[in-house]
Amino acid sequence: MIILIGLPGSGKSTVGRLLARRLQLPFVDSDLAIEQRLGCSIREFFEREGEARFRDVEQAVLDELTQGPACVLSTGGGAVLRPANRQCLRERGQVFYLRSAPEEVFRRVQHDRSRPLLQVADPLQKLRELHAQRDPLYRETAHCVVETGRPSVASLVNWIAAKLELQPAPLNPAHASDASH
Ligand SMILES: Nc1ncnc2c1ncn2[C@@H]1O[C@H](COP(=O)(O)OP(=O)(O)O)[C@@H](O)[C@H]1O
Ligand SMILES: O=C(O)C1=C[C@@H](OP(=O)(O)O)[C@@H](O)[C@H](O)C1
Repeated sequence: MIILIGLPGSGKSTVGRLLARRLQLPFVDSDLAIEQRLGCSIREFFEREGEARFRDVEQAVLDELTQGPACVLSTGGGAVLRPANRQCLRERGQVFYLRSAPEEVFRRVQHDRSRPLLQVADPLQKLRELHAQRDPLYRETAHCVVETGRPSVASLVNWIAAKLELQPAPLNPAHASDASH
């Protein structure tokens, strides 16, 4: 199981879809699986039921998906918030953290209205806060940190595929290694 984590807009679904095609594995987007379970959009559910209820559903879905058939799994940006999720992702998959500066992510998602946490007066400030809070959690969960600043999506896919070819077994479980391009 290949698992991608990172801030909203870090490229988890875009890179994940192409990586899955390259590796001839199914692609699974946990946000879509959650929406299927909810029967409505994540944004609607957030507004109606609040974040804590969303996190309960997210935890249950991640627990199931990570025990399912091998795939490339793209997670939601907040998947690392709960310790139980961090443990389950790290133990059950090879986890890549797509690291992006908040400013880059902001450029990519500023017109996207589907991300509930970013529908605030100052989304860039919100992304900076999310990055400060979550970067240590992403690093703790990941086996490998991938810098996504300059490279194209295609070169990120090539790079991850090459890394997996070199280390097909679980990547060094003790320490996340940094990769810079
Ligand atoms: N490395 C990259 N370079 C440039 N644009 C990117 C890159 N990765 C993702 N994008 C763009 O950023 C936007 C958000 O990517 P997405 O895959 O939806 O992120 P996530 O799944 O992590 O929320 C998309 O429009 C995507 O095409
Ligand atoms: O960062 C977050 O807490 C969230 C990110 C979203 O996923 P993306 O990272 O795919 O936007 C989605 O799971 C939900 O809106 C919460």
